[in-house]
Amino acid sequence: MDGFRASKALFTASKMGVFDLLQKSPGLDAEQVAAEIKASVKGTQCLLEALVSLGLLTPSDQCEFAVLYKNSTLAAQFLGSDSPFSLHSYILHTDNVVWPLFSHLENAVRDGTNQHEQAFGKKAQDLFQALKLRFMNAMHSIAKVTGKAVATAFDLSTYKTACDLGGCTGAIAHELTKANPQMSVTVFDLPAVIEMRDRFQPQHLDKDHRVSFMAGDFFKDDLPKADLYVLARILHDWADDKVEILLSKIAEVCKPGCGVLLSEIFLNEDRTGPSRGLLQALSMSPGRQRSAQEYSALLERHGFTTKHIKYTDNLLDAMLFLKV
Ligand SMILES: C[S@@+](CC[C@H](N)C(=O)[O-])C[C@H]1O[C@@H](n2cnc3c(N)ncnc32)[C@H](O)[C@@H]1O
Repeated sequence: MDGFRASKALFTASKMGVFDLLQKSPGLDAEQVAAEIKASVKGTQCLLEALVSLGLLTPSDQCEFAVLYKNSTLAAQFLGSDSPFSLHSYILHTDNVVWPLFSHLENAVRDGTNQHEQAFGKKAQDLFQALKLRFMNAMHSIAKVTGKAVATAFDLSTYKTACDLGGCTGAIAHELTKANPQMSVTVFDLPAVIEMRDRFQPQHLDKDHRVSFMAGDFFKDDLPKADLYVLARILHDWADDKVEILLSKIAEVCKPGCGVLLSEIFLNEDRTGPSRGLLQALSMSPGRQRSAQEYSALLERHGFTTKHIKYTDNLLDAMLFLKV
């Protein structure tokens, strides 16, 4: 029961700028924090104490009159908007979009469909259009946290060209080029996403321009030629007929020896976990969550063999397939 209170306390502190404030000015007391975030002292005090109990703030009692607060190591790494692996944008997305959807969970379970229209008065696709930049920021923050684990899960040194299908801001593409000096990556995504890409490009990381972008629809348009196709957080979102279309298109352009790098949360084969995959399924997208064996069966129907599986211990796992 406390899980939802803990989540909301974290979202609220992020939204009100508590972690950013304590990153900039560590060692403030509740009154000082309250003044900076423009909130009541009582409310701020309760929030700060709850965050300490969650391991997100560290109290220091060096001052004899009041407790002084600073970010814990965990918060410093993940919760400031400028933290190295900032999840700030993902937290805002979860609070603004996922939370309202989950407040309609009973209907979602009854109907087996997502509840975007009930929660926002808009279809999922229209909501994505309206919140495009926020959605991209959310995807980018997760991809930054997990991208290195995905890009380095396997030896990809034989692949010179890759195409990241639905590669969004290019965060995983940059990790792939960092880990593979021989590789160039084309990020293929919808025009509305590609036109916003400049906001996310780390210029210092791509001096030799090995990451490029192409706008298109992976269900309708020709796919760019590549030795390796990346599908990260794509297949779980789509109904089976769409997954079949996409995999057929990839199989068509892949020559023998070409690879597919798939990255998703892999369910245990007996579907008992991990809970982050099973809870994500409750969003009721048209797709579904699968185990590694289920992904193998899916790709094998399209002429791929399973080369490696890696449970990364990060947010996303990875599999490498080869076209035979
Ligand atoms: C869940 S996000 C995953 C982003 C990225 N692969 C990652 O793991 O960080 C799904 C991506 O697929 C893109 N997408 C959805 N439909 C698409 C289509 N028909 N053609 C190309 N890209 C599409 C979305 O714009 C979005 O960037």
